[in-house]
Amino acid sequence: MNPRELDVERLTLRFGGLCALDEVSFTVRPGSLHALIGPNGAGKSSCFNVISGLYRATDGTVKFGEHELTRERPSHMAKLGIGRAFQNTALSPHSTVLDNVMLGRYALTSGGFLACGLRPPWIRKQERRHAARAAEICDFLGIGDVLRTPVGVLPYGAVKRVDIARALAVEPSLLLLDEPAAGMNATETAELASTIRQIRDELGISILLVEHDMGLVMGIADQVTVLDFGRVIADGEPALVRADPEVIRAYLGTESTQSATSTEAG
Ligand SMILES: Nc1ncnc2c1ncn2[C@@H]1O[C@H](COP(=O)(O)OP(=O)(O)OP(=O)(O)O)[C@@H](O)[C@H]1O
Repeated sequence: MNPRELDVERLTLRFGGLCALDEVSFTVRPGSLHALIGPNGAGKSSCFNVISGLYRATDGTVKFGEHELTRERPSHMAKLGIGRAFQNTALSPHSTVLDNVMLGRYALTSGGFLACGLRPPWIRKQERRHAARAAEICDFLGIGDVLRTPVGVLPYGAVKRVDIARALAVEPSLLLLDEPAAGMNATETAELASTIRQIRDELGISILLVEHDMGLVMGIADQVTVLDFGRVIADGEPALVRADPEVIRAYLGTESTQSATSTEAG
């Protein structure tokens, strides 16, 4: 799929009297790793949820190439080349890693309900092809040795990778990652940072990363947009954003202040 730009323009989202997003604009360039950060309640998840079709924008647009995403159903995202991994993974704990990742392949499956039920030879051949590709993606993410293991018994870091594998299984040109490092220890976070880099560099996939961990973001992002109280307060390369007085002020008094100014991941 051809790489496309993701253009967020004057995105506004209100919950009653609360303005969660106030004319937010930024662009994710094809093949880049773009981070969206900000203190608690800044509007990061709201923005992620509007882009991925879970929330309806009050105003503004989100364009992916020529497609206007604010009018698309969430189920169409995969067909447009957008893969999403969520903060609280929606994986089935009793199913195997492979079966969970195969869920991502269904968006690419041809054949109607009847054909799938009867499973003629061409459907079985297609399933084998999809399973082989799903296994390849798991190998890439370092979970190829647990394909037949139920997700529920895996360590947390591996579960997150299964969710990313499921998102990559739709063969996206844009990957949306919502706080992938949440709940991870330092080692898992460093390993995740290197995996996210590989997804950009080796697969050429654009990534929009919503993340709390400033160290992770500053170490790997090409471009960073900072939200505070639903507004963009900075947008640029990590080094510039980190030195921005308004960004430092926004993080003052939060636990991330120290990492905002000193830590680098990977
Ligand atoms: N479904 C909702 N209904 C009402 N208010 C909401 C809803 N979702 C978010 N908000 C409010 O919108 C604002 C932005 O919240 P959001 O979760 O997007 O911030 P965030 O930057 O992701 O925060 P955190 O880092 O704590 O996850 C907050 O004031 C929050 O309380």
